[in-house]
Amino acid sequence: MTAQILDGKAISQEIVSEVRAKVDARVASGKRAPALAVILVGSDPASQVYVGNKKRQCENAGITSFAYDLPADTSEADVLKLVAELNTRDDVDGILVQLPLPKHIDADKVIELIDPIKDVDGFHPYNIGRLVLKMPLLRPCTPRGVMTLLEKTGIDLVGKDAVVVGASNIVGRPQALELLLARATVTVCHSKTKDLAEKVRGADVVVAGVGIPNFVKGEWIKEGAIVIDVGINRLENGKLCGDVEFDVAKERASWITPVPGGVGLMTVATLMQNTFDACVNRLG
Ligand SMILES: Nc1nc(=O)c2c([nH]1)NC[C@@H]1CN(c3ccc(C(=O)N[C@@H](CCC(=O)O)C(=O)O)cc3)C=[N+]21
Ligand SMILES: [Mg+2]
Repeated sequence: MTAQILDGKAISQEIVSEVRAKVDARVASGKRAPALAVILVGSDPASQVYVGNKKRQCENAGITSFAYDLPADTSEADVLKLVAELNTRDDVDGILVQLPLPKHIDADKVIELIDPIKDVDGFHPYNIGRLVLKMPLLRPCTPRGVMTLLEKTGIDLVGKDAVVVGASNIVGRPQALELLLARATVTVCHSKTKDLAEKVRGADVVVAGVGIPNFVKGEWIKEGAIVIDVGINRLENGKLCGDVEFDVAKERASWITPVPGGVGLMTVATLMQNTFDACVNRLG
């Protein structure tokens, strides 16, 4: 079987257009547009690309963006002070602190200071707790984006065996919770998992988010499985590749996400949805 492509480019554009229509209706009714504050500390090249994509999609969605580009040696205290100020500002609906932060800043401390109602990344323990308890408020963008990609493509997850490879706070764990919410049967694998190949071989749905190029071998993929690749790895030749051995996997899967053009674009589109939702949650 040769897989069909899960088209993150087309579906992310559709999502941003839907947000745009809602923003336009909101503004037409006399309310202000949603507003997102994006904090970037330092000049990591990958972070600059991602933040650039976020600002561009804000423009497409009609969302106001406030950029805080801070030098790499900004103190933790100054970042905390900025977050505290943005928490109190009525003209800011969403606060995003781009990760990774420089080592001298405790990211958990920064995330925990963000007002949960403005936590458009969905990383605050309050929002993760809501997701655990099946009553999500703001949901982490990458896992929510994966669910949207599947929904919009018409793929039903009820009763499917899903294997998540990677157990990070921003991808694997919340992805497992999202899949469980969609009533899949979920296995979360990590660096100490025994017989990873066997676990993946049994999966109807595989989500890979480990950050190692070609970590999931194509021959592990069950015939007809759905393969979601969250990895974005830059090779020495400058090309991007995912965590899944795409060329082999695509000959076995029924559906597969490309890198680039897959989940990464959905992450940014979902941030627009979350910012709109945060605005409505705060102001109606
Ligand atoms: N607080 C925080 N929230 C995040 O959501 C967050 C973060 N920190 N740190 C890093 C990861 C990664 N991430 C991506 C965003 C856009 C693309 C994206 O646009 N990808 C394009 C290509 C990008 C390129 O050309 O490099 C694609 O896959 O087609 C990918 C990955 C957001 N993240
Ligand atoms: Mg991608």
